[in-house]
Amino acid sequence: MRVSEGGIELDVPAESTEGVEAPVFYNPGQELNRDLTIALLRTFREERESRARTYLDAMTASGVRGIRAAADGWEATGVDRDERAVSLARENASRNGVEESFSVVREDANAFMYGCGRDMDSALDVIDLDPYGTPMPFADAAFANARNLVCVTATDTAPLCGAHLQSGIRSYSAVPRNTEYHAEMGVRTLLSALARTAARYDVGVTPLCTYARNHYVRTFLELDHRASAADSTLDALGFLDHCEDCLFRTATRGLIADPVEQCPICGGKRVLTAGPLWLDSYRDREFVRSVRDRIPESFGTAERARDLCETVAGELDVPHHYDQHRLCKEWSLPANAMDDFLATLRAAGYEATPAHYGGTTFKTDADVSEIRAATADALGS
Ligand SMILES: C[S@@+](CC[C@H](N)C(=O)[O-])C[C@H]1O[C@@H](n2cnc3c(N)ncnc32)[C@H](O)[C@@H]1O
Repeated sequence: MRVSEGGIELDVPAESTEGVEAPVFYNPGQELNRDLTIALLRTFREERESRARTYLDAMTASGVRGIRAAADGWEATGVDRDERAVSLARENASRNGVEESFSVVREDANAFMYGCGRDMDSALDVIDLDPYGTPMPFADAAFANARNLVCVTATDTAPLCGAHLQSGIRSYSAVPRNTEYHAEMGVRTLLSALARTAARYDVGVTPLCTYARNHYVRTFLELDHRASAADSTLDALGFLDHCEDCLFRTATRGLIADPVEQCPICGGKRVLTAGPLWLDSYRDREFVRSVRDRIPESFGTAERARDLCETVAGELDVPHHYDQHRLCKEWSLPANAMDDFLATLRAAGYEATPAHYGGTTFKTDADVSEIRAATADALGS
């Protein structure tokens, strides 16, 4: 079956659009992820590191990411351990006339990354990890061998957000907790684990852009190869305490947990502690706006991708969010329009912005009792 996206044409298995397992993976639903990646790579090279030229699509499948990167001026390599994927990726490279700038290798991704890392002539400026499920089995090799940027997709959202607790603990060496801000819990669990992995190689990370959508988390981490940068990165870690009774939550920096035993708002004892989590910002506001400005109209997801960038860039830097409907249910009050709800909070002197996790999600510097006091009249109590 022939598909086109981002100006390239690909042959992909027909099963890809039929919701059944295909011999080679291609998910049309990830086009937004790939559109954003191409715009972000462009922005990175133009604004952050003009010397960046090589891009490793470490799990290439149909070759779609590597081919799109090659068509956009990168010296790209696609790796896959599956023979059928390698053949298809090569055919797709020829179809798009990028065989010179996109080579495809059949190898285990970790073996390939360590092989390149030992050969300074073929250093990897950008490494993109897009495996099935957790990316953690590939994170060490990526941080040990990437020069400028590591891009990561994680699709194991149930372990990441604490819904599958033991699996989350095993994969991420952290304790995620199942809250109503589950996608953000996943974002902060993933970033924490990646930052701690990078630190083992004396590499500090700065998240340039991170978002959660459609059952996956995506992040782009700029690297700083200094032990002091790794130390500073670890300062971003800490713990979140969350009251299951009144939905109060609070964040504490540091690598040693000091769990809150009793909720300071309602006195409840059902307080969950999650961590270590990434508590700093998960994006560079101005960088994300630059990415938005580089999404061409021709990209299939241009409008959605720009909207996502706008919301992610505009979010308040608070390490959790609220869901207006969840709060209203808790308070047995009817929900009003989000714009009005946020305006009421702002009028009461708090900061409040929409969050990208869903139409009823928002971030604010007010705590849960302050949100209730500020909005109760407007909600009709
Ligand atoms: C989710 S797909 C990649 C999708 C692709 N990046 C895209 O955007 O369409 C995962 C791919 O990783 C490959 N893979 C899984 N484990 C691998 C490993 N250890 N080394 C190399 N490739 C691997 C699989 O064969 C599969 O083709």
